[in-house]
Amino acid sequence: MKRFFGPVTMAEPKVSAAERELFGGPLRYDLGWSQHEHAALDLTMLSALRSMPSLVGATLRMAWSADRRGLIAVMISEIGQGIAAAVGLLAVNAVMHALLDGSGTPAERVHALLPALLAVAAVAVVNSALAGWSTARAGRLEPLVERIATTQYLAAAASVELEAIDDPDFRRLIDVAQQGPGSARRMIGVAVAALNSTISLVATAGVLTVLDPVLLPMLILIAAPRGWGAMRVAQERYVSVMSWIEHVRASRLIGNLLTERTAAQEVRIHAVGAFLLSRYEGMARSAESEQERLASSKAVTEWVAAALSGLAMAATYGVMFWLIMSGRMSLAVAGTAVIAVRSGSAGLGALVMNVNHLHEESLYVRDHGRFLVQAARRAIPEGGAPVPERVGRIVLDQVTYRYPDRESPALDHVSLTLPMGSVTAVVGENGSGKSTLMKVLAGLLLPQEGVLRWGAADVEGLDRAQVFDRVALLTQDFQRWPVTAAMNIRLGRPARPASSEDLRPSVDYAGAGPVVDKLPDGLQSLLARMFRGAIELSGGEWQKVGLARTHWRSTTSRADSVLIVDEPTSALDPRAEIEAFDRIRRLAAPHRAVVLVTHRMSGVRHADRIYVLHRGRLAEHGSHDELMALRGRYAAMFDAQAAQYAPSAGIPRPASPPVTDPA
Ligand SMILES: Nc1ncnc2c1ncn2[C@@H]1O[C@H](COP(=O)(O)OP(=O)(O)OP(=O)(O)O)[C@@H](O)[C@H]1O
Repeated sequence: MKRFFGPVTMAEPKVSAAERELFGGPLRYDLGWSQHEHAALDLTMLSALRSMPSLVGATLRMAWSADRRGLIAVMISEIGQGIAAAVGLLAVNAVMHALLDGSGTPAERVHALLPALLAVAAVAVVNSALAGWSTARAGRLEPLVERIATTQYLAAAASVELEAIDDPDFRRLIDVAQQGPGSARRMIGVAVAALNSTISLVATAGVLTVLDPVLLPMLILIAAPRGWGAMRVAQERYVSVMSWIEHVRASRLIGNLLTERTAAQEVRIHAVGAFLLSRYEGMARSAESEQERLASSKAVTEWVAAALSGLAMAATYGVMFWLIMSGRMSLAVAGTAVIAVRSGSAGLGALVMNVNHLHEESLYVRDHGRFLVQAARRAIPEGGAPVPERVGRIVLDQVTYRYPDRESPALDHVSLTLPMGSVTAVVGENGSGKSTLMKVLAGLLLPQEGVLRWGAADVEGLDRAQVFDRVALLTQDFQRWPVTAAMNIRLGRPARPASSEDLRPSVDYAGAGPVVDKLPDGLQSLLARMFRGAIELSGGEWQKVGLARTHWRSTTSRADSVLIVDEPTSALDPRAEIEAFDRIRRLAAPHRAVVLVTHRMSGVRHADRIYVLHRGRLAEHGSHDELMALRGRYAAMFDAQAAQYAPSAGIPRPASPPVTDPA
């Protein structure tokens, strides 16, 4: 009994052998969907009904703003169908009376039957016309709602602070909310179906009550087991999805690794392909066994529901027989009642199913709403004081920044000054906080302690859009946009139109001329391997395009600004690197401060000021000569690199004895 009527519980997620081997256990990372673990247990008719109005309301509001007339048309046609169902039943009742109770010659009876028959036919025609109208308008509404929800989602995701993007909890919410627009779209269809079944049910119930009040509870008795069955199946499916979602994601991840371009070389050389494929198959087999279990469970549940419903139906016919025998119900009314009971029970079953669907979809629409609220809370504020045209310098004063999931700060009370017209270099070992410092300087991360000032103004009070407008950023992993070469450069300042001639100085500046000349359509060539006919550039060639973009951005503004370059030359050959550093230095102008982060010490020696970071703190600062004289960290780093290139160094020798081959 408990198997059918006890609560559907969430089993411990099954972990396949492959999952344990590859991931060290169940994948519990960044799984947005597991947010619903508890919601699954909440999937009861009552809770569904309680939360429904607000969630359906949110979707209908979207539909209202998308296509008011369409929504009204759908409502009218659905209500019309409900009324048509009631009128149809009454017409059927009239037909039954004419057939069974009528007296007179057959010709007279057919004559009496005719108006009712015509009414039944007319109602059927009106009903199908209304259904068609509703389908057409709802079909238009659905993509509109999905588009609005998707646009809301994308706009919100693009407008939040970078800190939110770095926050794993928020990232999870971004993932989950992605399901929202599709669910909102489906919700329109399901809401229309639910409205339809509600109205026709009310109409049928009304007609049944008029025929004989005792038939109404009988109708509920027939439909209840079917409703229970539908709900039970939905619950089981939902709980299964929640239990298995991590497994499914893991196997999808393995599948993707086999097709990804970045993994293609190791997949072949290390024979990772066959290894991962066998794990993928193992995981797929476990998932199939769960599908099989679910299908058998569904079959049994539906069989039990149908049997209970059949019993209730038999009881209803028994009651009707008794009513006819005792003379309390005419044969004509009984005939109509049979039809009404059948359509009513089907309608009630459909309603329960639709409400269930609505509930399932609403879980994802709710996440979408939750994401929009949180994104609005974490959005980069709009407005603020204008950034003065001339600021003279940018100052970082005792700035501390800690990433959301980290204990120790990535930047710890760091102070530095960037005068306009100067070149500042930041060096330090891996993980010392250089990139974080650049993000703070760019206004992407706000200091948690201390201040960042543009001139005399604290950046927190300034219009951030204007701050961003004054920043040019070139990082090692700068965006390789899947568009033409010209657009790749123009996207440095997309609002400004530019012809190929306008972009030529930036191409020449970056030394990208030979790269562009080699392309089949010059600057108009598509740089995206995923499209047919597109070209893929090498890492170093891409860096030249990135440098051209930065030049385009920097030279299209005359206000005081900062140019931030983070490891811009890692993929360049030694000659190109020397030229690139030279070019970057030349970008320092009276209205521009240049900040350079690099591990190549040769690139920093000509900087006006050098800051050395160590574990998030400022360890040393000064000019190259001052820091060399100090004989501290900078001098050690510089000497270590210089020694590698000294003519006497020859080929570097291993510092420790070579590892002996165990074989
Ligand atoms: N998005 C992030 N979320 C959490 N921690 C981060 C994030 N980015 C960086 N960190 C941590 O902050 C510290 C400083 O990292 P940062 O990238 O600023 O160093 P870096 O000096 O630029 O390193 P590298 O020379 O290797 O590029 C590191 O301990 C790193 O693990």
